[in-house]
Amino acid sequence: MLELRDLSRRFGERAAVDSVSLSVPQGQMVGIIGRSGAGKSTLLRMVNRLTEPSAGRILHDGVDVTALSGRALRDWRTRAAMIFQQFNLIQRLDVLTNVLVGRLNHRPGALATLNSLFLRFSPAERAMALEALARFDLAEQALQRAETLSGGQQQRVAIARALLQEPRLILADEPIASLDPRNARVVMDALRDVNRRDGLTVLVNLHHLETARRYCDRIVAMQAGRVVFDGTPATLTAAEVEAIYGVPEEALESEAPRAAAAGAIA
Ligand SMILES: Nc1ncnc2c1ncn2[C@@H]1O[C@H](COP(=O)(O)OP(=O)(O)OP(=O)(O)O)[C@@H](O)[C@H]1O
Repeated sequence: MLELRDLSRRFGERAAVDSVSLSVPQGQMVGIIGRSGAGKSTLLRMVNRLTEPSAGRILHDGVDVTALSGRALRDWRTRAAMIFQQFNLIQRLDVLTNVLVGRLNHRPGALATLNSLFLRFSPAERAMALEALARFDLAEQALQRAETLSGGQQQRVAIARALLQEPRLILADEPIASLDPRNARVVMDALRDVNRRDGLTVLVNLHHLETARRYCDRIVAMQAGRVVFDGTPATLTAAEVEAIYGVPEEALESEAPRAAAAGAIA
């Protein structure tokens, strides 16, 4: 169980996230929706502690995540794997090595540093990475440079890398915002698959309401940092949608997501 209790983050005078409380049972797929600037990314990044909360608490299976530091915080970040809009692959490295990067946090202290410097991995780790790639139909691309793949393929590599962290949660921040509709579907299918088959909790920020409806067990809508709707897709009525976005649903499709070129850590 992931619990957010009165979680807030201020940037100067502005409350990006304002006293959010949520309980997410293990294995739930939650779509977080809302207009640009509503606080979705800030909320997700706080769960991973990439952004520090200004107030409130995050608990996971009773552990106070907000109090973690050092090795314990690194372990938490391994268990709560992030997926980003821009995939964040190392473009000049091959796909297999990119996936293996997900293992680096599993090594103790000095070994981790040494092995990461030389990117050395055991046969068992390589087998695990190949299996993850095969699962997403990417075995044939294992030895290609990441930069040669399409956006949809790169995002599936990022999901495979996340799986090698052996996480309990996947935090996906606009994972399909840079993809065309077909690739978006393939990536959402992959997220749904790790949610269903591996029992991972998935929190996913989505611009596209229909995608949230189709894939998620639960939809949480944010507005000006606060949760204004929390329920199943079936209970998200037209009136709720209009209140969340300020326009009727039919007008939403023209609200294009941020223009995004597929970039990465080069
Ligand atoms: N590092 C920061 N410094 C200052 N303000 C920030 C920072 N990060 C976010 N904000 C502000 O906090 C608010 C919430 O931003 P956030 O990115 O969480 O929203 P969002 O719902 O994810 O939006 P989008 O869909 O555009 O990504 C916005 O007003 C934003 O400008």
